[in-house]
Amino acid sequence: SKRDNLPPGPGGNRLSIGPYAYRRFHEWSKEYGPVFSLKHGSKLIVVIASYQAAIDIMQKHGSELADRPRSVAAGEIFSGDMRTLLVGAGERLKKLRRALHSQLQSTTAQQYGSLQYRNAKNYVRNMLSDPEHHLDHGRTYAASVILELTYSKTTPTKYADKEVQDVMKNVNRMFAALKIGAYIVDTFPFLKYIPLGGVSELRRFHKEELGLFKSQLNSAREKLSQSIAQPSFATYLLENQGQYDLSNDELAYLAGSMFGAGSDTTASGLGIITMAAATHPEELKKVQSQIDAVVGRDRLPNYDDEPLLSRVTAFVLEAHRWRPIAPQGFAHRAMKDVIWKDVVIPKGAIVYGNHWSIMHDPEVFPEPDSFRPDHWLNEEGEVRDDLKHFDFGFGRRVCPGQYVAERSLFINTALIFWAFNIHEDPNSPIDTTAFTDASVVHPLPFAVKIVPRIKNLRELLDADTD
Ligand code: HEM
Repeated sequence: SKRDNLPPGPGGNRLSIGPYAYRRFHEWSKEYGPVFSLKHGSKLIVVIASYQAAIDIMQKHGSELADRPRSVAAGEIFSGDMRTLLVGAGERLKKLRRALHSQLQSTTAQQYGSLQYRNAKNYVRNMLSDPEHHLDHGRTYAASVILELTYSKTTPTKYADKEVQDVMKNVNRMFAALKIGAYIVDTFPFLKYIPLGGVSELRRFHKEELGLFKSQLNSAREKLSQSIAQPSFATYLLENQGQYDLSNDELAYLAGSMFGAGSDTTASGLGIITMAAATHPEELKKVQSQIDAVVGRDRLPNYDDEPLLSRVTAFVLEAHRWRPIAPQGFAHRAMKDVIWKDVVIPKGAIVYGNHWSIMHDPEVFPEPDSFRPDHWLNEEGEVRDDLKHFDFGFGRRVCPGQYVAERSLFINTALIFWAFNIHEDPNSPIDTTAFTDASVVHPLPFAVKIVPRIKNLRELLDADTD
């Protein structure tokens, strides 16, 4: 019977998993194995915690796991059930993902190359003039790229800008609402129809966020009507609204929520790369030797160099294996019973692919706590295509922005490693385990020394017209 064959687990009713759930899950996986379960209130959570189990379950059963658990507070009320990340499996999800895919898939992603490159050069300039605030510069890069890609905003963006802060306020509210136990309406969904207390607050937040997304979209719409709009995700959606059968509100949300999904994640990824470089000087040197051999020091690296800069790609992959950006992964929901070996993941279970455990699996990544970009290279020194990286999630819900994100991470890493040596400051050693506790984690502020290694760096940056 299903009940007899549930994955093993710690027992009891685990109403709270405590802080840093992905670390707790990792500890439990050592005790209960790569697929374990726990009771959480009236729900069952199943955690997938090894590389092979991730392939067997999260990938091979991707269509049965395409759903999300019901999220009344953050998904249905706060996001009006329109935020792709939280929408359950069904027709709406299909059309939202179809529209996202059309503009973000691997070949289309290349069209953003020049805007990513231009902004990556600004990242280098900011690191040069103000190395102390290196994490903020990553945030500025990520915010600028998303706003330009989504709304063709070309005026300089700073993370402190009101528009960015307004969007972030709502993103933070949404993630706070998603936290287990944040709103009682998640336990008693019928309260959704009684606009008191938390529910009326959530409705107010939704109105505010929708208003913000609509005003961002209106400026793109105005530019389009005056024929001065640069192509962007928003203008594409406005011109093809009928084809994707999107209501006005769905369209505003689809464009608006790109920022929450794509900006914070990319900024975190850049911060982790700086942390990994500063704490692994010998690995940084290996990448720089390859960059020197392929690019030299008289011109900037660019996307055309990518096939020969396998060590840049391997460094990025390893940085986010070592310190995943979304270490717990996002919750999926089983739409059918899924059988794995002798256990059943029953229909309705909440399923987490715990990115941290999957990418610290010693069977696949020996000595998983050490930082070894060579995991990702074959004997010819090329990037391995037989090894999967799971920080972008799984199956039908895999991150649709993955190609854009990978191109951002590649070009910034290539430019920064070409331009600078990055050292740990002996007076303030870096704690490589100090991260925020959230769905998307960020390194806590840390000091680094960023020293130019190219003589005429500023001139080369200014002379480069790509
Ligand atoms: C390094 C950067 C990024 C990381 C690590 C990341 C990671 C993720 C993860 C783990 C998921 C959930 C996958 C799952 O449920 O299994 C996701 C979903 C999503 N991501 Fe990303 N992401 C990144 C950048 C981006 C960018 C740049 C965009 C947009 C341009 C984007 C758009 C989205 C959207 C719309 C979803 C929701 C998809 C769904 O639920 O069906 N992401 N991302």
